[in-house]
Amino acid sequence: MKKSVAMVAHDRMKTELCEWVEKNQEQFKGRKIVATGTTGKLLLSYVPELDITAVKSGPLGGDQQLGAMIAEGQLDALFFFQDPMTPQPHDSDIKALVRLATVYDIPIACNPSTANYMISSPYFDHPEKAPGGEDVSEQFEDYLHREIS
Ligand SMILES: O=C(CO)COP(=O)(O)O
Repeated sequence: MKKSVAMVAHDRMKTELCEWVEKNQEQFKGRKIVATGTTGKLLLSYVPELDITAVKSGPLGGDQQLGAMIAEGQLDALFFFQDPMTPQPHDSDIKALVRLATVYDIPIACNPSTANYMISSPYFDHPEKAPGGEDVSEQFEDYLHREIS
């Protein structure tokens, strides 16, 4: 069962992400891709036949839009090609996005080699068969029922 994925790239990684998606486009056919604004627009110029929706640009709220979609169970994987050498003005938004992907136990690829592992996995086409990924709210029972004094 193919589902939806999020794609984001920092400026110095955008070309690398676009070339990677172009090279691996077969893996993304029939899948909905939701990307931050600038990444999404550039991706569309490389692979116009893919189903790509661009939300707002990352620093203008796009990372948070993707985070909200993850919290609502609308995205199954996050491909976020990061530039580790350049400070980002919206660092808190980036951390929030990666944190929510962690909370909701969706796979995250922050670099191309992890992205290659992810799309090579049999679970990429069948996330429902992957271990984990259940309703994570059970994991947070203690938190949800904590005592507030
Ligand atoms: O900054 C980003 C993610 O943190 C990416 O946003 P853009 O795709 O709009 O450049």
